[in-house]
Amino acid sequence: MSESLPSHFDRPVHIAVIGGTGLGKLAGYTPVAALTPTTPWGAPSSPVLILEHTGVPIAFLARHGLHHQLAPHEIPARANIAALRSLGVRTVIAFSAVGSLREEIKPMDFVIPDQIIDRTKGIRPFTFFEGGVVGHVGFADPFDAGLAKIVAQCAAAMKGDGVVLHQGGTVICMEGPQFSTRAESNMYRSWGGSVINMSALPEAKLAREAELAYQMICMATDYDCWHTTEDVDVAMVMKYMQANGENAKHLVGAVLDELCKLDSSDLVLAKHWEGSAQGAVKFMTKPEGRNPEAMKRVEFLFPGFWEES
Ligand SMILES: CSC[C@H]1O[C@H](OP(=O)(O)O)[C@H](O)[C@@H]1O
Ligand SMILES: Nc1ncnc2[nH]cnc12
Repeated sequence: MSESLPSHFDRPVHIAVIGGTGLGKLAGYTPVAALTPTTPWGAPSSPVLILEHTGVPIAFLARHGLHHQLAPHEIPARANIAALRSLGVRTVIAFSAVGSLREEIKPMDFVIPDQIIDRTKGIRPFTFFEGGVVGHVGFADPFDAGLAKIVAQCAAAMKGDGVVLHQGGTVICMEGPQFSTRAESNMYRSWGGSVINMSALPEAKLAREAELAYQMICMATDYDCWHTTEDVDVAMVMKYMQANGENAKHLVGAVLDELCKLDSSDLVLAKHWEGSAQGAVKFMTKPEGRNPEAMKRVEFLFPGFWEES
């Protein structure tokens, strides 16, 4: 279907959804373009589908590729975030299937995390700022509180449809692709982890470097392997994603309804993040230490970046 769509779109797109396991598509929207942007970090995981909703364009990207062919460590997260930013995106709603590390977070419950613990192993490219341009962005609060509030309101309105939401919580982002050992799962619980996945990072870090408002919506699909019930496997994850996929899509849809109404607001345009990464980069590396290639890559994210320095 995407082959028959135009490969260009000439209006800026402010809102994007990154779909995860079991959320490879968003039904109920009008697809108006399928873009294949290129970036200094390569091509994104999938074509970027532009969907229209009440006249507002939304970008959709399948994190693991159109056919779920990319393992968590193979996801071109820099290309994904850079491609979205280059289209005008400033707000990203990211969906993730997660294991629950808490009794009260039951399979099919939703969680809006507000913290992350990084258990990736440093094998994934994780920054835009390297190779001759250094930058250190703040990451104390990895998600966006304003977006989290909107998700919470939408989920509360869907209580009657069986949507259970846990507001706040810590995502453990592990390397994978193998699931955790029981010792690791118990350790993450002792650290205060709420849920576990393999994809919050480096996505969230890169979104911050790109000055995007980023919020992950998690849906629990299992109790990992710490619980007395069955240990997680892929069949279990897919079973729960299928069982509650409609609610997941409705929740994301409700959030998009709200965000579309706010398409030109400071929240959706992420005005509160504007300048934060640029400030973190501009003064770190002295002009004589800057690599022109690295400078060009930063320029892709922030056109005009070097003009007045
Ligand atoms: C299929 S289970 C492990 C897989 O599921 C989650 O994917 P996503 O976050 O993209 O929904 C998890 O992070 C792993 O990549
Ligand atoms: N138990 C688990 N561990 C890591 N990622 C997951 N995604 C879904 N369930 C998971």
